[in-house]
Amino acid sequence: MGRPRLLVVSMSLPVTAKRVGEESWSFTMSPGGLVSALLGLKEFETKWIGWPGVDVHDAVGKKTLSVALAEKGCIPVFLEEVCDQYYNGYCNNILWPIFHYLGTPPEYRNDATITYQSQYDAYKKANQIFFDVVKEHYEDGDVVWCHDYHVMLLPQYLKEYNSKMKVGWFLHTPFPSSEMYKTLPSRSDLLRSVLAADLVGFHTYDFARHFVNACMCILGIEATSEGVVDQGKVTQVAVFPIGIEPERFINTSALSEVIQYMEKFKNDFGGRKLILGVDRLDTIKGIPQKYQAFEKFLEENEDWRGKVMLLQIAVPTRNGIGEYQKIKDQCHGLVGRINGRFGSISAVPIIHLDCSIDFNQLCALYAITDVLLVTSLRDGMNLVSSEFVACQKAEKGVLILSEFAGAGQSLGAGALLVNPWNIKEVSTAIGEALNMSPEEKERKHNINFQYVKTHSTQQWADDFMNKLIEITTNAELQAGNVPHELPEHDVIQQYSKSNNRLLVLGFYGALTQPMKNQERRGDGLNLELHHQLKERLKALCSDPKTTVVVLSRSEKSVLDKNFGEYNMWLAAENGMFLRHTSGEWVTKITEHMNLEWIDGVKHVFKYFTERTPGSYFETSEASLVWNYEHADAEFGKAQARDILQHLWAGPISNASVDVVRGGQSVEVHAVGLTKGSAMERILGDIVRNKSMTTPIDYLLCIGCFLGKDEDVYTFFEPEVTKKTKSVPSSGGDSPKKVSSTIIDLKGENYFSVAIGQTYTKARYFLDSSDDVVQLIHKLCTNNNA
Ligand SMILES: O=P(O)(O)OC[C@H]1O[C@H](O[C@H]2O[C@H](CO)[C@@H](O)[C@H](O)[C@H]2O)[C@H](O)[C@@H](O)[C@@H]1O
Ligand SMILES: O=c1ccn([C@@H]2O[C@H](COP(=O)(O)OP(=O)(O)O)[C@@H](O)[C@H]2O)c(=O)[nH]1
Repeated sequence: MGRPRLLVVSMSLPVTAKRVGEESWSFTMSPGGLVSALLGLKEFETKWIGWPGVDVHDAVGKKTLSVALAEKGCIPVFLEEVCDQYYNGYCNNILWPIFHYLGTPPEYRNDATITYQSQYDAYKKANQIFFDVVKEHYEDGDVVWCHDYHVMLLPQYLKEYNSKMKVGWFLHTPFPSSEMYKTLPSRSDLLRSVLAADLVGFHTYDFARHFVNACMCILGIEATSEGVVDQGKVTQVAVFPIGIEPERFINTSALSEVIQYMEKFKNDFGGRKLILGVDRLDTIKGIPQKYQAFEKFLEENEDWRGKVMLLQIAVPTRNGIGEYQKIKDQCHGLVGRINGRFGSISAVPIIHLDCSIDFNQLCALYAITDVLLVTSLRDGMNLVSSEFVACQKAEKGVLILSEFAGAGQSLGAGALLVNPWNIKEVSTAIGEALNMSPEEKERKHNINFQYVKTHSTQQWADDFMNKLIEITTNAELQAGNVPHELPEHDVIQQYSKSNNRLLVLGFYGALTQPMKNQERRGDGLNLELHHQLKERLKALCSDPKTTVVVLSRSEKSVLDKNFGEYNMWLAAENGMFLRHTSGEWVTKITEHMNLEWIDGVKHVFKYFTERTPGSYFETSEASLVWNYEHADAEFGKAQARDILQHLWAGPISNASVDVVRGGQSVEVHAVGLTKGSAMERILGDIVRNKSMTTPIDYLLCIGCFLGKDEDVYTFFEPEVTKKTKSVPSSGGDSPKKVSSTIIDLKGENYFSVAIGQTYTKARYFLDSSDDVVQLIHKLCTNNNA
């Protein structure tokens, strides 16, 4: 199968257009890492959809520009009157500062003419315009890859239009901690829209974790190992650290023109050591902090004065925003002061250039640089550091890298990591870098060079695209598996025909009073058997051909109370304890299962229960659950978030546990405590105890289970059971092979049923426990008829 066509959608096109005549246009490359990165996408047939960097109001202009861009594989999005409020306003003055931990700029608090709402409206409108363009160019099978915070509403618009579209969203900036993100007024809309995508990607695990946390805290939805589940829809969240196109830099820095530049620059700099900075002149790049650190270094290292210089390429960006004007003035002021203090007639210590530079010159500078100084206060990745590493020549330079850049995680091992806010620390790092031995420089460089060479943009794009295609293909397969209405007739007929039936029943939601009628007991869920079930269950369990197991998260006493009188198996705490109602409880907790974390977790749950009216927690021997379904929803969510933070920081930081964030609950349990894994543990006991001589030839599994527990449905899938099943022997941990004849399911005699869920691994669904009651009734009566 060929690769799908790729529609890349980003705010800016890789080229910025300039009108040079009624019908003619010139183009320059747009600045910034996103453009550099995506230019490396060579393996895909790609169309790039974005803003051409210029407002065009006339039809002739739009047409001629579209034609000129088409030759470059680009499709323009004309934003016209919304552009300023959208790009300068909402994107770069609200989202950008919040995503980079700068918070909302003060003008939103002080100036009544700047309104958040009008800028958000422009953001919505602009996303709608992007959507219209994608819609116009989309062909079946295309992958739509949305980039960055400018198009957070686009995934939802696309999926609402065509749910089959393969949609990915990647964020090039940091995603902040939920504490910062939640200050954003439109926080929920944006999250929900992004979750419409099939795959959401970030540069680092921190950003991905923050995003998942924000979804849990703000939307109150469940996180699983795969990603985030919202109303049954799974959005995968994954980490894809971006790279550069190393060959482009390596090859360019070997060009004779570049070598000439290198000689020229060295000559110009008069033998002084070169510290280089290459950044857009952005508030987040920490350029003033860089200057202050360099000033401190010169202050404290008299010997180095006149022997070292700092060249800062400050690429102009976002000139329409006040904060960017201010930072420019601030930098100019600092440079003036420092040059005044430490300059001489022949040389100044800092050269600050408000311009972008030609690519060959950039590579030449990277190649002769002694120290690259990156002091970003926050940065999604920072490609400049990788580019520097790729261009380094004979005398290896040293990378000083902010720990707040995503690159810190990838290149930290070969860099001097610094906190850019700590001027003294950066100044010391400058000294360390300048005095570093050639061997140490070489060692550090080799580590980073190896990384940069093997983690290319192409690799990054391949990884993202492969994952997206895998997810969407699986989703298509899964789509054929959406649960059907239970074929009651078949369920009953197969039941009558069979000789050795196993019924695995959940308790909560499946055998309890229907949830809508449930009365609050104050201290927890009303785990009370459905009133109409009692007689029917008795009849069901008394049939010698039928084995009934209630497999529940509930503790032993709850199952004893509700089911003690029936002839059945009880598997409490998700199979940690098992008993036939005629016998004693047997523990399935193995000796090596460490449960020392329980008390600490209980302590945290108790604390929050006392402070969250309406919440409660349940403790059992290998799991605890804190539930806030009867508490104030917003407050409950906030408390759940705090609980998680406390737990991770303390009682479970080193424990072998799974944490499950349910819709309105937080559950902590020993690793592997799912209903599917429980079946592994208990099936052998049940089979042996009953001395079954004929294989189980009918299986009905009904539950209202958490996502993680749905593995019990797949456990019994006939495809699986065709093979020999491994069932633990009664006494120990070592699996004993049990003949495949123990379970003989062919497909028509296996029914997995989810209650009230249409996104499930079960084959069928029923609406409520009332339906379960009816079904059990029919099974008994038809069987006896
Ligand atoms: O187009 P501008 O508004 O001038 O901004 C330029 C780009 O800046 C941001 O780049 C980010 O992407 C880089 C590559 O992933 C990453 O290394 C860097 O840390 C980020 O800041 C922004 O996210 C892009 O949308 C802009 O185009
Ligand atoms: O005059 C210049 C100097 C540099 N760059 C490029 O701008 C990008 C900056 O990317 P980075 O990830 O470091 O930060 P961003 O600007 O995207 O926040 C790098 O690829 C640089 O090569 C540029 O476009 N023009």
